[in-house]
Amino acid sequence: MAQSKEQRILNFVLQNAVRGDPQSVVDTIDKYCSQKEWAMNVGDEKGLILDKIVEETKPSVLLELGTYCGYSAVRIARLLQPNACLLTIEFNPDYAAIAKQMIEFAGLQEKVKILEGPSEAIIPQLKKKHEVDTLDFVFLDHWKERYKPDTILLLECGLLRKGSVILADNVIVPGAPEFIQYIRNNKSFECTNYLAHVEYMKIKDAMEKAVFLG
Ligand SMILES: Cc1ncnc2c1ncn2[C@@H]1O[C@H](/C=C/CNC(=O)c2cc(-c3ccc(F)cc3)cc(O)c2O)[C@@H](O)[C@H]1O
Ligand SMILES: [Mg+2]
Repeated sequence: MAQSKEQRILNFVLQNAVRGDPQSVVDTIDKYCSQKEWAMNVGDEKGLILDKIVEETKPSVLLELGTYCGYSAVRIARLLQPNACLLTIEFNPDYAAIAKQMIEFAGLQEKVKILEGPSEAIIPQLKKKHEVDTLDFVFLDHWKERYKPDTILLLECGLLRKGSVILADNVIVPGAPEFIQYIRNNKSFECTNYLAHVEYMKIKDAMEKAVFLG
């Protein structure tokens, strides 16, 4: 059975990164995906914007939608306080298996929990099944047309509190126009746009931060 691109990325990390060193895992994925095979990780340029917003938010309970190979889960979790926890939702079992190994190699399995399944099914379970009260930080990086419905679902499930931060990747390319229209016209959110480029490319992209005002 031919190896998938995602398996090749994981193998490159297992062979070239330093076990237990999240920064080396992040740098090794960026090296592979900028020099050998492009992949839809948030990447180094947008990753620095993600880092800054996570550091200034100082979150304890975080949610990511769209784990993929685990690049942003490792990137986020490497910055978290000891008792902080990142829940990350992924519905593709092959990607979830790769991300699990990526996160374990980075030594971050105590801080990251992969929840397998579609976001619309898992979000309503977060309070009762995963003991979440409210979320301090949400990173949207899954199918772009799901950004708006899943944000509304988070609100309906009472998972956002005054000051909760939502950060969305790719609001220019591939784009999330319905989400942007919704969030920028919703007075309960204060939005900020961060211009950057598509990971490993020269094409313009941006991230949008939306702070819930309660
Ligand atoms: C409802 C539901 N529930 C659970 N998991 C879900 C889910 N919906 C999707 N997933 C999961 O999340 C990831 C999907 C990510 C989608 N991301 C992108 O499409 C993407 C594309 C580009 C891109 C840019 C320029 C190009 F020319 C081509 C592509 C860049 C990016 O940064 C992207 O994020 C993937 O792991 C998928 O299984
Ligand atoms: Mg993305």
